[in-house]
Amino acid sequence: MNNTVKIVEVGPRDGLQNEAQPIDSAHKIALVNALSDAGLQVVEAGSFVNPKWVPQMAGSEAVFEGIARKAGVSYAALTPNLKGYERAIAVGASEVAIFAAASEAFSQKNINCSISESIERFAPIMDAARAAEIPVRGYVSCIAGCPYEGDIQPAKVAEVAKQLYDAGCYEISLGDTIGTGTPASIEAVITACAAVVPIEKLALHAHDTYGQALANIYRAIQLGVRVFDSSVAGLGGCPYAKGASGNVATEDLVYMLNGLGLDHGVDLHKLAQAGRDICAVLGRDSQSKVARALAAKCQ
Ligand SMILES: CC(C)(COP(=O)([O-])OP(=O)([O-])OC[C@H]1O[C@@H](n2cnc3c(N)ncnc32)[C@H](O)[C@@H]1OP(=O)([O-])[O-])[C@@H](O)C(=O)NCCC(=O)NCCSC(=O)C[C@@](C)(O)CC(=O)[O-]
Repeated sequence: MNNTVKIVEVGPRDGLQNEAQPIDSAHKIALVNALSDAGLQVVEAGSFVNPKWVPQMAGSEAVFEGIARKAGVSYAALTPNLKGYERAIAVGASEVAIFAAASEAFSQKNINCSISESIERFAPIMDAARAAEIPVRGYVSCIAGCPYEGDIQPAKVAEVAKQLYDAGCYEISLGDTIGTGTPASIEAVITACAAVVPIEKLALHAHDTYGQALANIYRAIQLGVRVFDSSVAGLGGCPYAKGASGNVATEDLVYMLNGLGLDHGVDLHKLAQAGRDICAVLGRDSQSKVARALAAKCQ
């Protein structure tokens, strides 16, 4: 059994993209730095989408230019098209992520095109990234339900996951965008995807809207998945999925992995401090139960 888990910290992107209030780049930079200091090896630091669609990510250039880069840490960026890719590479993104969906309606709302058009739109990114040796990660949204279409078949998720993998993505992150998945439905999705993409190339991106994220991750671990996306303090949501809450909190994920004896390289106390700091900036409570329990112990 592989005892090492890779955590992809998405708080500075997936977490902050949905905040109503403006957030200074300095606070975003401090967050990314605190997360890498806590031992996170992959930090999704921003997104190079149309700023009219997601204003909160408009300052991603300044974030990438301002961070103190740590050796061995990959600073990732979300890129919907070649323009976004070029913006990301110009400021030194270590890797990029393209994002498709298993739902036609969500694809239209999120990136203004059909699923098949999105795969075509990603081709120039894949070509440019291949030439520049930039790793590309692929997301599939709505793996366990869509806010517009409802149920999504695992076979549809697997079809899109395979298209992204065949296009050259080194890892496919399966996004339970609205958090409706349960261990049984997530198992069905992972089983379908693992039939067409090697399981070690699959990641789970679990939103915790229905309180199922840790249970779903635990089931995924049992099935052999070793890559999980999470967001410090459980920040976030998705601007195109009304009511979606944040990802599983990184603090809660780390605590569970500690209990399972799985290696991840993250210092829980430094991580919890990073979460407290960004929550103070945002003027909100942490969504992490572990962070709240640790804070209560210190009072
Ligand atoms: C994909 C587009 C760009 C298509 O948007 P569009 O309007 O169809 O694009 P377009 O190519 O027709 O261009 C329209 C204008 O946008 C500009 N433009 C075009 N591209 C860029 C760019 N990269 N950077 C800056 N500007 C850009 C372009 O230059 C032009 O400017 P104008 O001529 O009007 O002045 C748009 O729909 C978009 O930006 N969508 C992003 C939505 C988004 O960020 N959603 C949240 C992230 S996904 C997510 O959270 C889910 C995930 C990944 O976490 C997993 C999960 O939980 O499921």
